[in-house]
Amino acid sequence: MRVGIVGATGYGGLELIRFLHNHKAVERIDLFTSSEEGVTFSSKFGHLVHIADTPLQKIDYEALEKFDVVFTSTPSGVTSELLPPLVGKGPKLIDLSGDFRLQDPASYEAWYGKKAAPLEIIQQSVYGLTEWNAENVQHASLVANPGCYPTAVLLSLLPLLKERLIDSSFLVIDAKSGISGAGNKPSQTTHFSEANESLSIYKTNAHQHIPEIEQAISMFTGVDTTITFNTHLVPMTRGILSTSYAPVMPGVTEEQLVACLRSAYEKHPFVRIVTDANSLGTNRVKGSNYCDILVKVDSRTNRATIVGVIDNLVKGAAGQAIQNMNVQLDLPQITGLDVVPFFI
Ligand SMILES: NC(=O)C1=CN([C@@H]2O[C@H](COP(=O)(O)OP(=O)(O)OC[C@H]3O[C@@H](n4cnc5c(N)ncnc54)[C@H](OP(=O)(O)O)[C@@H]3O)[C@@H](O)[C@H]2O)C=CC1
Ligand SMILES: CC(=O)N[C@@H](CCC(=O)OP(=O)(O)O)C(=O)O
Repeated sequence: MRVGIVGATGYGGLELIRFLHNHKAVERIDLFTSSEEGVTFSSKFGHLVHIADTPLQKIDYEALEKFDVVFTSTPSGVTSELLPPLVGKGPKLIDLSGDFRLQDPASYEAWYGKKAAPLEIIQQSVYGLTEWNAENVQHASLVANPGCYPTAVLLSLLPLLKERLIDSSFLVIDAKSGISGAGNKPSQTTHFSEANESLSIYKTNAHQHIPEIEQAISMFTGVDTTITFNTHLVPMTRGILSTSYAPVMPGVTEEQLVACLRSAYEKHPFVRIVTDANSLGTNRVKGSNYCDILVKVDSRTNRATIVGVIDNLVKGAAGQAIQNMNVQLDLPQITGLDVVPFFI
């Protein structure tokens, strides 16, 4: 099978290469660029000299049409224009950006501040939160891979909301990310000397993942709600940890919440329910496609603390994208993704 990667030089693209290289169904990977046509990939990324000694190619519709699968890992606002002519043309399209996640174009334009993709193409896209939408992903010609924060938040909350075990009307989500979440383009806030030894909040009450999380809660649980969601930058490279707080429904115990999560993810190899907080942390999932989840009830306040942990570049991006490709190809979801976390 031939795979094309647009945005191969970015962090998401590099992680796609790392996993697809070991994928048994992938025979060849072609790498595309908008800015460095002809440059030998390994001259930029020496650690891949043995596998990617090929020139970067110009993005070209006719070339992309011939692939079995095309991954796009580009900034928002790129694929809303690039992909529409390719939808339904042959390759399975898996987009890592936010361009096709929101079903309402006006919402995309409000939160991303960019022009939305055409409505008829948005309507054909399938939201690729694999554990919750595999049946639709299987037949999708365009998969909108979820955002990194929504992956951690949704996987940890959806089972509890679906079973009405927590109160959806008061959801407060406090999330933290490593700096690779911001991509490879340097900026003032991600500059080492400003981010190191500091913890900061950003996009306060205005993060573009708020409508994505609300939309998915409604889609998968039937609950319409608004959330308080805030994001923080942590001076580390990889990882997301989201901590959500919600009142527990009357009479519901911590054991019931744990049992609900275990039952929801019994058959899902990448979700692990953890009961000891000491076993939880971004280093426990680093480099892997796992999402670890912990739930505890504070009996004084009768509120639940629900934690989701992922590697933003793997389960939050490239890993989940390949998991979706596996579903589309009818392969076991772990194909090419069966790796142990780095830990240290
Ligand atoms: N980093 C993360 O943790 C996550 C990122 N995402 C999303 O995935 C996408 C990629 O993220 P990430 O890899 O971190 O971003 P990067 O900034 O690291 O990489 C983006 C790549 O896109 C390419 N690109 C830039 N402009 C254009 C353009 N106009 N047309 C085509 N290609 C372009 C660039 O390569 P070149 O110049 O060679 O074309 C660049 O290497 C983003 O939409 C991001 O929001 C989603 C989940 C998690
Ligand atoms: C640390 C950091 O800056 N993270 C990014 C993650 C963005 C992302 O992946 O968002 P879309 O795919 O929705 O564009 C952010 O918070 O905006």
